[in-house]
Amino acid sequence: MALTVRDLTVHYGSFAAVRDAKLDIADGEVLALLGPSGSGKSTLLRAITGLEPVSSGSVSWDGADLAAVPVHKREFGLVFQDGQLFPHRDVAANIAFGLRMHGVPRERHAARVEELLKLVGLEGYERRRVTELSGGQAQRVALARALAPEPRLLLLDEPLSGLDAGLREQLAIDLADLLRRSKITALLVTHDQEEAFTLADRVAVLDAGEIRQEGAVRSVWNRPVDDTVARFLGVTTFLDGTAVEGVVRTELGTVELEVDDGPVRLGLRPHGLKVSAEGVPGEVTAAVHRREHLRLVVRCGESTVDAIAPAGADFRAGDPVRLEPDPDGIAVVG
Ligand SMILES: Nc1ncnc2c1ncn2[C@@H]1O[C@H](COP(=O)(O)OP(=O)(O)OP(=O)(O)O)[C@@H](O)[C@H]1O
Repeated sequence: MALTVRDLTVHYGSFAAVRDAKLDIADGEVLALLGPSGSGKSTLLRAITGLEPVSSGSVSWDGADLAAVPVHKREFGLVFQDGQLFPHRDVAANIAFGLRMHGVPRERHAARVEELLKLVGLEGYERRRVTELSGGQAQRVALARALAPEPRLLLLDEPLSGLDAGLREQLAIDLADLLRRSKITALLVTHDQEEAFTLADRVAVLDAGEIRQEGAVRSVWNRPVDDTVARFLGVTTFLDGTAVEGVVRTELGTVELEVDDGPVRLGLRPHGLKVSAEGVPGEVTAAVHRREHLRLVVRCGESTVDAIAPAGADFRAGDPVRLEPDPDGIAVVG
């Protein structure tokens, strides 16, 4: 295991911002720390870098305890939300800064800077002033600077959250590609599920200072351990049902899922219920147009549920509607 975190607790005064955290990151793996605002993600990342003193527990690399190793000797690269570039230096000087700090001879700087700019898609930007870069370009430079000394672990704290939505999506895809190509071991902090799922192999979900669940991206997405984690992962409706030979019966219809026979708790994301002529009847209470579909709130008997209809559909409050479960939007909780 490359990075191992055990029983890590961090206090601010008497308040435990992180409690008994346990994490493992294998060589070449990307782990996302996912959690709501204030859940302790940045604190845990800072404790791993050595920037935040720990109250108890350990951080090790390849089995060697890092407690006595200062921040700049951990060979970790850091990228923060706002990049924190040096404004009075050009792009090349910003990237070369990391090389100087690690004693790379000056004559090798230009070639390495060129190689890194190519890697982050900014060829030819060497002499550009960093104050003349867009937000996305500045984050690419920050990434190149962090990668310059070939860190053994790259730590990214909300690297895309300062960018607007479209750019953010594109940069997430580019970054995922870059991380895979360079086979770097990385820890990413984000509160954005999409970003975690685009970038990471595994996720750890943090809530109120505790890691609630950790595992492969898909398994956490499909099998959240409890309602809190499920809600954080986009589940809006919970539905209890009974499974018999892979078919789950609920009051909103039946759905095929790979589960053991017996009682089962389903967590439905909005697209877990869709409009269908054969479905369970209900009444639309609200309809909101989204880019790819029409989002509905529907009263079905005693429950109010979220559902979706195709983008071209025309539903208004008061309209009758029929809904059917869609396994793609359904998680098994617990
Ligand atoms: N320097 C500090 N002194 C006291 N309390 C702090 C300090 N830094 C963070 N906290 C508190 O510790 C908790 C965890 O904060 P942290 O920044 O780690 O959360 P986060 O999950 O990264 O949140 P966000 O997504 O909003 O950045 C919060 O309740 C926060 O108010």
